[in-house]
Amino acid sequence: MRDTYISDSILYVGADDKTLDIFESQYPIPNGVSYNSYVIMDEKVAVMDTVDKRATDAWFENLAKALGDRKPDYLVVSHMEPDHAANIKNFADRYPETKIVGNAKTFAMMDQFFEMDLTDRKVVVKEGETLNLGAHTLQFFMAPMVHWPEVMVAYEQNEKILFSADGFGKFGALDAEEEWAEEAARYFLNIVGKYGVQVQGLLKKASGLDIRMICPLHGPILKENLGYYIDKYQTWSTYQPEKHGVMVAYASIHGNTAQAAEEMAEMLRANGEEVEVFDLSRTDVSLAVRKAFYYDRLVLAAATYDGGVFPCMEEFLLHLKSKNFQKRTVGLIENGSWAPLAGKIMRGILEPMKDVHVLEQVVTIKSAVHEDTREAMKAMVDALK
Ligand SMILES: Cc1cc2nc3c(=O)[nH]c(=O)nc-3n(C[C@H](O)[C@H](O)[C@H](O)COP(=O)(O)O)c2cc1C
Repeated sequence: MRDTYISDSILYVGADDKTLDIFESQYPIPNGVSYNSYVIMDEKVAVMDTVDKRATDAWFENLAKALGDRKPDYLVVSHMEPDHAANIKNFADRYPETKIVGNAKTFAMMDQFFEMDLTDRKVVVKEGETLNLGAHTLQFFMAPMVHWPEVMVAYEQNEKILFSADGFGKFGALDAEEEWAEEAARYFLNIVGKYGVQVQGLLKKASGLDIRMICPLHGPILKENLGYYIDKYQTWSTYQPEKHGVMVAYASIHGNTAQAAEEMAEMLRANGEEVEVFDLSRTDVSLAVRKAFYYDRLVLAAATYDGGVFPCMEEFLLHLKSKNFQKRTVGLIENGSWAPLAGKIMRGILEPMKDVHVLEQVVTIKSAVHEDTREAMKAMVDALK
């Protein structure tokens, strides 16, 4: 449901994008994405971030409507990622009186993206500093490497609103009828997930503020139950599982490894486990990553391929590695018709990960599932308990 009302003096001017297929050239977004931007109307007028170049016209139109006969005094730049910063130069050209607010790192990066002369137009802010707009005052908190080096969030002291940059963002246009947590998790774990420690630092700063509303740069404005969202961020940024259960993920060429994975899932279910099975050839890797973080245990089943592991499994594991995957138990099933190697290769990628416990026993299939395979899988079900 689209609900963009914030208050009479803080207005939403962002735009939905429902035609982009993959966000950041990587993540499918079946329900689109929103590029959020806000205007604070006071004695001084502040615009909070621009939008992606795909939404330039809609944004300028929304902005003009919100401003009426006023002109913006400030553009606050939370970070320089192009899905929010693409229009800084367009904005600066259109409103030549406006000052641009950022930190020292923001401006260093701005020079890399744009050729423009901001002499006398820069307002450089530091940790904890404020910008008074009249009744409203913005206070800035640095959030380095959440997930770019120059990221900062802004807390509006009067209405107690946190402008959280990409924090608390979600895939999906604003009218997408879907649960917040799933698409917010897929967004967070894939885009920000590597930087759990830095997110923890930001959450610590936020815990000292009385926050009534969160205005992120993607997805819905969060107005109620803020503890729920903050708890989710606490869980995700500390890499804690959300569910006692098993993700079974397989990479199979001709179906025998898939059969083993399905039988393994049935055995686990018969043992009272909650299980979800994913065919990695047909599951987007960003969803697979999200699910791997959701459960506390994984069973990975893969065919050997050209002396290696079937590519979709390797891709999945390398994604997990780059997202700082940790604190899970993993059982391995390998398949190969002459020299099964998939288990060794999967173990080699998984074992260096922090607190990832790979079961010593490996279920080895030589082409097709037989009784001995089932016996070995039964033993693995016990070991996974
Ligand atoms: C292109 C290709 C390359 C393969 N490379 C290997 C290999 O290096 N070592 C091996 O033991 N088996 C190899 N295999 C055989 C498969 O791993 C084996 O048949 C396995 O049972 C396939 O499981 P699946 O039915 O789940 O696809 C290869 C199969 C194909 C099609």
